[in-house]
Amino acid sequence: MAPTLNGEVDIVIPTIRSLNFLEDWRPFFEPYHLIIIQDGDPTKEIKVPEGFDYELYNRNDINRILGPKANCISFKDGACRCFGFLVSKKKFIYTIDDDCFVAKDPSGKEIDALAKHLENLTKPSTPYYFNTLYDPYREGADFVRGYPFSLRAGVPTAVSHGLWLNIPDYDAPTQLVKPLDRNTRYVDAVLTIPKGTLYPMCAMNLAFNRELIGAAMYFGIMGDGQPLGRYDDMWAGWCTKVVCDHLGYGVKTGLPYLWHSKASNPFVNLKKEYNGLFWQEEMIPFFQSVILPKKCTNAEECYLELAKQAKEKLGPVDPYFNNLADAMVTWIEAWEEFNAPAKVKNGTA
Ligand SMILES: O=c1ccn([C@@H]2O[C@H](COP(=O)(O)OP(=O)(O)O[C@H]3OC[C@H](O)[C@H](O)[C@H]3O)[C@@H](O)[C@H]2O)c(=O)[nH]1
Ligand SMILES: [Mn+2]
Repeated sequence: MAPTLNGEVDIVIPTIRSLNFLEDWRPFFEPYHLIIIQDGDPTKEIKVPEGFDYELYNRNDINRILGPKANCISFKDGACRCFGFLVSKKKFIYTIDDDCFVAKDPSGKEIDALAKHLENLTKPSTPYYFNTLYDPYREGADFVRGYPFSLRAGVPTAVSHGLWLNIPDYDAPTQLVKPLDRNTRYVDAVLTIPKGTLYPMCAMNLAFNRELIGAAMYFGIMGDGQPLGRYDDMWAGWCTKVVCDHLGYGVKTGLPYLWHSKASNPFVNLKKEYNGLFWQEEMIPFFQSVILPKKCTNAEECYLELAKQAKEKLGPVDPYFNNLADAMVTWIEAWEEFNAPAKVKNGTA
């Protein structure tokens, strides 16, 4: 299928392993630009398969480019991927893990996950009233009887959350008790997550409209030197959903699927996510209670307000949240540095 929107998309890949998985995606990814974030030892050489158009950043690059602000980008955690969101100039971002491969649909056809995400992002969402026939904008479907016409235009879609066949995205305790679980169920549906409902966003197969919600898609300070890991995407998912609800944007989940091949070590994962397993019982009620003021009219303003409230409400849970809230502010400072409209000087931009 001819690539669409390929001038408006960056594919962001965090890697601490290898990029050989790109061979599997070549038919779908080759027309697009890749932003590769090399985590871990910057002296290690990561080979990018021939023929891909890419930029690659290691930790030395991040430190050089951001200076003191680099402390808001995680080290030794997939959360480092958000540096790619920061430096991109494109409208759409697709982020994928290096152990994810092309899946097949029930008919045996290879799934072009990126194309489906772009379709999700360029069609409206319906967060205010649930359509029981799922995605009403899909070929062969529509709004069902009783669906108000005043709501059928829908709202702009900011996030498209894809799923995974084979290794499911379980937390460590679940992975430990159910090591043989494999997701074999292909559900042929895309759902808008209703306004006011949070969800556990996984970054393995995720796309978003960077112009609408990029400033809130920050993956926090996780991994090396931090008391938390593997909650990078969860934090970003809760923040972006609250911001989307406030700004009137939609979040979709479901198709497309990809094939997740590698189960990370559950014991290592348990160490990383241990605090998150009980802090989430505080974090989620916090996000459920967040009210953003009307004066917040874009993702940056919403995000700074969220940082303020997170410090007030979650700081007492653990000092980590004070540091996280500060890092959220640093992220916005970096975001504005990279994304502020060109300063107009004596009449010229
Ligand atoms: O220190 C690290 C560890 C990993 N990466 C890169 O991040 C991607 C995810 O790594 P992995 O496949 O080992 O994680 P999973 O246990 O499968 O699940 C995660 O998937 C991503 C989510 O954001 C969340 O962290 C988990 O659900 C992969 O590309 C690694 O190379 C890294 O850069 N640094
Ligand atoms: Mn994985």
